[in-house]
Amino acid sequence: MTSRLVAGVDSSTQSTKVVVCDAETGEVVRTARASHPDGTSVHPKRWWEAFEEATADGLLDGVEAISVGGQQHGMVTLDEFDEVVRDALLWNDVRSADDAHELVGEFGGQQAWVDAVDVVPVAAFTVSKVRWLARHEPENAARVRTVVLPHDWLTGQILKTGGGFEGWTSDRGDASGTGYWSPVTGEYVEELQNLALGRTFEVPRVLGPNGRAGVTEAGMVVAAGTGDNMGAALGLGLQPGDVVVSLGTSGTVFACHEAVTGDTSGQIAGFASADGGHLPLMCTLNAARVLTAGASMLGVDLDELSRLALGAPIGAQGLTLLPYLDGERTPDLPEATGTLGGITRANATPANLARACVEGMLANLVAGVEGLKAHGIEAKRIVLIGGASASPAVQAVAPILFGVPVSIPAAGEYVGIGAARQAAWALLGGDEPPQWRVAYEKELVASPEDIEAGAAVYERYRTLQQTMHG
Ligand SMILES: Nc1ncnc2c1ncn2[C@@H]1O[C@H](COP(=O)(O)OP(=O)(O)O)[C@@H](O)[C@H]1O
Ligand SMILES: O=C(CO)[C@@H](O)[C@H](O)COP(=O)(O)O
Repeated sequence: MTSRLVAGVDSSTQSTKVVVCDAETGEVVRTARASHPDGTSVHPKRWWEAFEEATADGLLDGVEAISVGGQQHGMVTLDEFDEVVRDALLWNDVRSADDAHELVGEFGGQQAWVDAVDVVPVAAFTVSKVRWLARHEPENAARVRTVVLPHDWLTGQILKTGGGFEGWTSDRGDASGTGYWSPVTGEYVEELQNLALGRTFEVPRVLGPNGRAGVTEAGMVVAAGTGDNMGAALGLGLQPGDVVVSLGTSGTVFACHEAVTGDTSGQIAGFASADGGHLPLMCTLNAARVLTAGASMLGVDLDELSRLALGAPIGAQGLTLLPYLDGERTPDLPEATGTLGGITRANATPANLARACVEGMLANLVAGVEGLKAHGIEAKRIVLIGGASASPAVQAVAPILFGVPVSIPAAGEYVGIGAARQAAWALLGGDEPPQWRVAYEKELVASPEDIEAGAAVYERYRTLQQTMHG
């Protein structure tokens, strides 16, 4: 019997990846990728070009359904003809930091935001970017009819190109990252849209977890799609007690949860998941690129950085990196820069610097796991994904710093796989997505002594953070 094929797209910060899977089993049949330009603002057509490049040469032949997982929060502004008004501002663009702070105050503070949408906006969120546009580019703002997210725009583009476009759509997961959609009521909060732009604007229709955005003229079902982290959660088939740490351009820490978290500190964003539940999440601006920056400082490649880091002891002989190289989102320090603390003549070695990069990047995310635990979310094991999870040094340090077993799934693009699973759900129907098996490649466990030493590393990181940023 020939298998039915579905495709999942991961349009993330640095690249587009497409996976084609067997709809019943999830077995990956083919994959492709294409790069995005660097920068924190980009014209959406660059994502479309990357999608076309990745799907050239018949990658989608025989595919019956497709779904797009995309980088969260990016503001795509459209005029009355659905033309893009200006380059999209991406999640990692911090120019809207002051706008976020103003919005928090104007709406009555953190508690009021959490009550309305279960997030406290920072620069990353769409709502803050819309306010920035209103303040800084009033002519562009006046032309805006609709605001959509990267995955919404790509989903619409697939349908506009293939025939079958019936209006802009989104899903619960990605909509919850706008800052003007409530995961509690399942509705947009018009008051917050008004507050951001000074008037209301059109927003995509939010589809249910197995909803269809449309069907192309060739008969391909286009599923709702979702945010990239929500896609990964769907691709990994998480169990209670699993906390995901993703090391891509962003560092994220998240878990599936049944209820809203209501975190007024702003550390844990109360996002929705792609399957109808919730996905409390902490996000940092600095993850895989901390290692690239470290490698470039040392004049080595990523493999050598890893080898060097593995040659240094736990704690890098007292060298501590606060890795706020691109500013930081959590904690909310958009203007921050990195700090290398505790440097002495004795510890100033390439190996210690490499180790401090790995430890600093991971310590920043340990804070997220602690934040989830404070909301009653268990962390029995860490599921480590994203580009930098391939680094042997990261794999060695992670169980030491997180202090619980770390599982590495078999090499794969889990955002794309999750999107493909959502496509299969939209194709096959049913109350639940099809059961796909996830193969785990490694279970990494540290000794109690190493975990104790790791806790001391985290404490030193916290002390340096307090010293530098209060
Ligand atoms: N072996 C490795 N060691 C360290 N970093 C790596 C390794 N392989 C890939 N990366 C990094 O992973 C990042 C890409 O990860 P990815 O999860 O695809 O990011 P994104 O989804 O944000 O586009 C790049 O910054 C790349 O340098
Ligand atoms: O803003 C967030 C999460 O809230 C980021 O996680 C983006 O969704 C980008 O993801 P990557 O490109 O790093 O995967």
